Amino acid sequence: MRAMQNFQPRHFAIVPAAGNGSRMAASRPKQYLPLLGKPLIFHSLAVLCAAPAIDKVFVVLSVDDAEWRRHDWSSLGPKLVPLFCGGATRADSVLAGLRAAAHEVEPSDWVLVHDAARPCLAPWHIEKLIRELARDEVGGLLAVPVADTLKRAGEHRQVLATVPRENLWQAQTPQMFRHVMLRRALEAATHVTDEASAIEAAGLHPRLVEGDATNLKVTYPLDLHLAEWILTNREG
Ligand SMILES: Nc1ccn([C@@H]2O[C@H](COP(=O)(O)OP(=O)(O)OP(=O)(O)O)[C@@H](O)[C@H]2O)c(=O)n1
Ligand SMILES: C[C@](O)(CO)[C@H](O)COP(=O)(O)O
Repeated sequence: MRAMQNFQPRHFAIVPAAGNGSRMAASRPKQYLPLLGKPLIFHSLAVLCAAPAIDKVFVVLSVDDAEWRRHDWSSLGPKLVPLFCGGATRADSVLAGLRAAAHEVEPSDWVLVHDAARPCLAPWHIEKLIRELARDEVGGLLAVPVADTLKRAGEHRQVLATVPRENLWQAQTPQMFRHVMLRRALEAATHVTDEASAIEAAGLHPRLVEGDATNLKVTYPLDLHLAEWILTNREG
């Protein structure tokens, strides 16, 4: 427990990295695929560990992860904490990470959950998220407004309807919530694919913080090439 005079909420990162990347169909989980000479996960871990606002970075690995130890993470410094406690789903992994980190994190501290599969996270994404949510009672997430015309498909891939895109956003990560609020929401939630959905299911309204398309999730093989291009051509 911290002394009352220091009672400013801190920021921690939780990086779920216990998936097996089935849609990538590669020979190993996508978080370990090579990207510019490093494991894919290295890139976002480096940005999170270098962020002055973030105290620690908890990486949630699968219980039987054999690959983490084969790489050298020492350049990322002492903020990095691997936790071998991943679960069957992304939500299970995040919840396991929140529980494992609970001895270091105060209930009102902020937790930024970031997919290991989003290697193009930039310092300005983190800074904007933290700045815009600093006084928010609920928290929120990076997201981008939907740019394309949207179609709802039927069973045989025929268009059933054009869905109005006004007010539709694509969720990204990091998603930032208070530790206690997120833990309770995930404990109560079923079948959620992101933290914000769990918070919504609790009746709350996370704030959308506009990010950009460079913070893509590597899901299919083409995404790996896009990520490489983004990291190679990024300025600053
Ligand atoms: N049981 C799981 C499943 C997913 N993740 C993590 O959640 C993030 C986003 O999930 P996704 O892109 O769906 O990754 P995978 O589950 O690995 O991929 P796929 O769905 O194609 O199998 C990834 O960083 C992944 O490692 C996790 O920690 N634990
Ligand atoms: C959290 C997330 O990245 C938001 O876009 C996404 O929901 C997780 O990926 P998944 O493929 O749905 O597991």
